[in-house]
Amino acid sequence: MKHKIAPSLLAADFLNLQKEVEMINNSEADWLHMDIMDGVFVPNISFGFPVLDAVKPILKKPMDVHLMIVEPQKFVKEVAEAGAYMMNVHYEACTHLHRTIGAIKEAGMKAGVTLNPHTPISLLEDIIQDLDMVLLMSVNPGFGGQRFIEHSVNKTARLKEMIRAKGLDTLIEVDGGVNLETGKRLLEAGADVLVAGSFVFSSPDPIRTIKELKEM
Ligand SMILES: O=C(CO)[C@H](O)[C@H](O)COP(=O)(O)O
Repeated sequence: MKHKIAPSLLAADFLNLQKEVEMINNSEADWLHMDIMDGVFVPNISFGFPVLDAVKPILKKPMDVHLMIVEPQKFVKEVAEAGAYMMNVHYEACTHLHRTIGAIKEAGMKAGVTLNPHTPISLLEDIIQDLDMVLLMSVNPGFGGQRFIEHSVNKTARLKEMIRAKGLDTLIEVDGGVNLETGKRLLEAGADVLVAGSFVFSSPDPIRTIKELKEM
């Protein structure tokens, strides 16, 4: 399967959100990644459901929503109503992860679990069979434009091996510090979806940058 590229709206120009979403529509991006932060689970606040609702009618690509919030199970309905294709919750934020995954699927969405850089993949041993995707954070979540954590390449390869050994087809998405150099190594390690924020939106020609990420 050809890898997917999911530009992260966190790095977009919020004063020109419509223009940025139209750029995504006209690009080779596969998904639009949307980061919701609460200032509690992560030390930053981004945007909330009203922004997802505003983007929904103009976006022509699947919405990949990453909740960096405590108690994400409280917001399954809101994320589904915003039209999300994929809802990612943090392993570290869910006491009853199995129940939350069930609720996400019942609401008609694909279910993803996100791991912080320090969280071992071995903790997924008894839940991975229920997941559509695992999102590995390759920076500490909360901010765009951070330095890529090298260990993420090895972590991606080990997760790929776990998925293969179990005969599953779970996707691996990696998010944080992705550019052409780190992205290439992540793809070689087995990543299926790459999230890129500042590398796309700070580039002089985002459509071309997305194309370059697709053609890696
Ligand atoms: O989840 C995120 C931050 O928590 C962002 O999606 C991620 O950091 C992407 O930004 P960049 O590509 O600039 O590193």
